[in-house]
Amino acid sequence: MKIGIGNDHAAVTMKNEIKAYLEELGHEVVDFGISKEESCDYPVYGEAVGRAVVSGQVECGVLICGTGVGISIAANKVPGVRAAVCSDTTTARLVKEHNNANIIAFGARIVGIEVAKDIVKTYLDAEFQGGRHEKRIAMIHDIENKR
Ligand SMILES: O=C(CO)[C@H](O)[C@H](O)COP(=O)(O)O
Repeated sequence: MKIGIGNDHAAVTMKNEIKAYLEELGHEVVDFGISKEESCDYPVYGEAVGRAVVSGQVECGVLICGTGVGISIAANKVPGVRAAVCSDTTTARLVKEHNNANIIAFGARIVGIEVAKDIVKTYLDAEFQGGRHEKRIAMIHDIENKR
């Protein structure tokens, strides 16, 4: 798959490790994040990956900041994005199966690298279940159209 990755200064090391892991798994990774640990603003990177996913430049996204929360909130402001923060593999599986999340996020200050790798792998391996979940996702995107 072609995967977009983004991060702020809190997640440079984890981004590099996750990027290498994804490449080991055979994925192509487009890096929209920062490579230096100097302070920066996570909304920039959340938006960049969100737009890349929605435009089809990449098939899905991985976002990492200190908690995973701010960068996913930013991405979720891009219409069409469904970014989900995960700290465990059960959530990582369910956000694909039920929510068809197109971006997975986590916190470099919250989870360790092995858990982060498991989260990403679980998310990528899971499949959207469709069915009753289709309508609910359509309802979420209807909210965007009410703006
Ligand atoms: O987790 C984050 C957003 O949700 C950021 O990584 C965090 O807020 C950055 O904090 P600081 O500027 O103190 O390093």
